[in-house]
Amino acid sequence: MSAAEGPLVVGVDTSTQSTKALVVDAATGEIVASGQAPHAVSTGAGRESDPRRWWDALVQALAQCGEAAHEAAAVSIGGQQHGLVTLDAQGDPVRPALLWNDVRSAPHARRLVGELGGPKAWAERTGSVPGASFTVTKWAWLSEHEPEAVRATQAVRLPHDYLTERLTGRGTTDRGDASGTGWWATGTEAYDEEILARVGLDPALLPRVVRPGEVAGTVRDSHDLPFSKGTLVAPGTGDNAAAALGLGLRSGVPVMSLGTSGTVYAVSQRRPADPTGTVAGFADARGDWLPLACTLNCTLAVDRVAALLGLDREAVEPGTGVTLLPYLDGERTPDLPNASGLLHGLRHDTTAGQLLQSAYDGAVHSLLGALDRVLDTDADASAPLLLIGGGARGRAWQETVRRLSGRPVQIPEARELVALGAAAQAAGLLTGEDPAAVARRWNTAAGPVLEAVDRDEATLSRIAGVLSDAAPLLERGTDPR
Ligand SMILES: Nc1ncnc2c1ncn2[C@@H]1O[C@H](COP(=O)(O)OP(=O)(O)O)[C@@H](O)[C@H]1O
Ligand SMILES: O=C(CO)[C@@H](O)[C@H](O)COP(=O)(O)O
Repeated sequence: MSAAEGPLVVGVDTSTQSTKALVVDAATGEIVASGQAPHAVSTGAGRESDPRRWWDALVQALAQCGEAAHEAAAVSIGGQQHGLVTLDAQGDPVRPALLWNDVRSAPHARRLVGELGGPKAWAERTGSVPGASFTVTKWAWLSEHEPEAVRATQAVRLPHDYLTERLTGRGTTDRGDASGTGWWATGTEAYDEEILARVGLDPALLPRVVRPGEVAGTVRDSHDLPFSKGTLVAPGTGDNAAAALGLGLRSGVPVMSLGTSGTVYAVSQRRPADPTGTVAGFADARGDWLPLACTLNCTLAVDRVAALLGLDREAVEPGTGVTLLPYLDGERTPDLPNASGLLHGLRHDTTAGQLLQSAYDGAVHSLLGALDRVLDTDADASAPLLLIGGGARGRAWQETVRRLSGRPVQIPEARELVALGAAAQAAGLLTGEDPAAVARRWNTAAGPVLEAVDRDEATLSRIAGVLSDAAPLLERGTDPR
């Protein structure tokens, strides 16, 4: 038996690159055990991943947690948003999942926006103007390119739904992740039947949206997992909504997450509807809203530039006018799905370290450009920016965000905030508490604050200028993707 004060709960983060599991003491927030296992994502034009490997990774991650996982009284799964999981009548994947960073459905996104009233109408209806990341556009792509896969599909799920259903045997999702599909209406908080009819998706194939605080189900048998039959399973949610829970986030406090994706977001009581499409008007996992902007190129793009230069990721030198737009995977913010990376301002005396710094600057510029749109107009402009995700551990990332934002930057010591948020949701199920209040009790956001420095306006406006001048090149793309 563990020496925990309270019941143990398990929180899972099944993200793009790996699945991470934490066993947490619900009374104190102490992490009793943890595990992590990778999964593969295809490279090239599409980004696909086999959902069965996410399950294998979950089993491995939980096995690494040892005995503690056997004592869990409740479990919850947070996962990468938007991915299209198509299942047959047996619950097996019809094909690999199409992930959030697969840009092949960009033409379908444009077509759908035009067909259903334009950007403003979509934003008012679903909270977002769907780009290639949104599930609805992926379903449209699949219908055009693989009609046989669509015909074989008997259930449509998001990544966290898929794993939750394998635990409980019930098809469920939650409002946070449903709001990233493009077929969930934020005004009515229900599936939008007109949008579904437009893309030929039968609503009967979709999971039930469970309410915040509701039990999604119980573990139906122990499978190859450490859980006992009957262990409570919480609704789970998308990874950004889970991290918001994990931080115990209050309205108006900005977060920047630096991982496979880069995101900026805040909790709001107002239902978002940004007609420019920069901000996705997601629901959070509690009953509020989570306006969010997301980039496709963040830590992986900067690490790739460091590798090309043969440098350690921390070997940056102050920049001198070099601009690198690191859009290696196309980009979502700004909306340039066909773009590739672009370098401007190279001179004989430019050093490799300066080039690397310009990649950090380019990645952070995209996120900061969206931050003001994410925050309500009455948000406190001097509130520290909470910096999370794998990149938040890096000194070069921290200093770049500090210099380009002009804000104080707080770096929570807790590392796995998505999994912690899922754990807080599971704990809330046991105690009846609001999961965000659970996380605040656990003090998960605590960490050092870097004081604000003057914002580096010269760098921001140089990058904005190159971006604007290069727009036709970036829109055109370089290769037949
Ligand atoms: N100490 C570090 N300094 C800078 N970057 C880091 C550090 N540790 C991990 N990373 C970056 O974090 C990324 C993974 O972040 P994470 O938030 O775990 O990813 P995901 O978005 O897939 O959940 C890796 O791509 C790596 O580049
Ligand atoms: O698409 C989005 C948000 O809209 C991404 O944030 C995904 O949810 C993937 O997250 P990570 O794997 O980077 O955590």
